[in-house]
Parts: sequence; C-alpha cells; structure tokens
Amino acid sequence: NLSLQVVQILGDKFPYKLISKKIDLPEYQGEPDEISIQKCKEAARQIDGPVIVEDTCLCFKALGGLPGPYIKWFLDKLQPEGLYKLLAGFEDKSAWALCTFAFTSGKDEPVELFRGITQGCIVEPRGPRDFGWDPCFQPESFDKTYAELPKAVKNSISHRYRALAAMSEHFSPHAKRKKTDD
Ligand SMILES: O=c1nc[nH]c2c1ncn2[C@H]1C[C@H](O)[C@@H](COP(=O)(O)OP(=O)(O)OP(=O)(O)O)O1
Ligand SMILES: [Mg+2]
Repeated sequence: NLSLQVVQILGDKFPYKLISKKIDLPEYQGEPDEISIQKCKEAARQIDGPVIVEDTCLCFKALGGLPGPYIKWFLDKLQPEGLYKLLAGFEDKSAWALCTFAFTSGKDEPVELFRGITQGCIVEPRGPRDFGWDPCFQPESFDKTYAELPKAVKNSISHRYRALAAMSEHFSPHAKRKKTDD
C-alpha cells in the first residue's frame, strides 16, 4: 500500500499528517515532469490543501523514452509479453523505471519534484505476474527481473524507493529510513 509506505519512509519528522485520498485526475500528456506538476496542481485545487501525488513511467531508450507516462495503457493492452515485443525491431533493449513524487503545500504554492530512477533492460517476461510490468524489467547488474527478485531486494533498489528516499531526505535530512516498497 503506497500511502503506508510513504508514511513509513518519511517517518515522524515529516511536517504534515498524511491522509490517502482517491481522487479522479485527468490523464495528462507530455514529459514526465510536466505531467507530475499538472497532476499535483489539479489535486491541490480539488483538495484545497497540501498534496503529494505519485507517477510511474517505464521508458524504453530505443523509443525515445516511450511508453513513459503512458505505460499503464500499454501494459493493459499488450501485457508484459507485448512490451518485450515492442522492442523486436531494436538492438537496444535498455530502459529505465522512473518514479516521481510531486509535493505542493497548497493550490497556489510551487510544486517540488522528487525523482527516483532505476536503470535496466526489457527482457522476455520471467517470474510471477502479480505486479504490473515487473516480469519484463531487469534492473542493471542483476540477472533477475523485478518480478523474480525477492521483494526486499526490489524495494532496496527500486525507482519508487529512490524517489521516496529523495523526498524523505528533503523533509527530514539525515533521518534514518526504513527500506520498504509496494
Ligand atoms: O514498480 C512497479 N513495477 C511494475 N509495475 C509498476 C510499478 N509501479 C507502477 N507500475 C505500473 C502500474 C501502472 O500500470 C503503471 C503506471 O503506474 P502509476 O503511474 O503509479 O499508475 P496509476 O495506476 O497510479 O495511475 P495514474 O498515473 O493515473 O495515477 O505502472
Ligand atoms: Mg501514471
């Protein structure tokens, strides 16, 4: 559960109480930073208060960073097998997973972005199917996909962990953090 993770990682030094809310936001288009800023501003407008939003991209180098922010729809229609096949015409299978947390203290305040990137490559799917594109993403310097890696290992190297660590560092510099994810 994402909001629980966030609370655990940010710890008690975080100067706001976190409450998880399900709100409907438009599916923005554009570069990942721009999308996160738009989502955060719209969420702050709806909530009329401080918000954190998260967005995850899976970016293929050979495709200039696509599917990127549109990965949810590509995954939904193609499954991990199809994501792998997308790169059939390219030698370069390298990819990166990008997680962005966007924070604003209010609807008229600036948005701050915290990013985490994990480099890797797109492989023929291996491992359990229970989470997203995990079976077809193999992080750099591992011979297992995200899906095959023990959760604790994925959580110590994941794009989301790194983004949360960056946000945590911003709000409580040098505080001790727990490694947790998913
Ligand atoms: O570590 C991950 N390992 C495998 N798959 C993952 C991971 N993290 C997110 N995912 C999937 C979920 C969704 O299919 C897409 C974008 O994620 P994410 O931007 O959080 O989507 P979302 O469902 O929250 O939608 P929205 O952006 O409209 O809020 O990648
Ligand atoms: Mg998204």
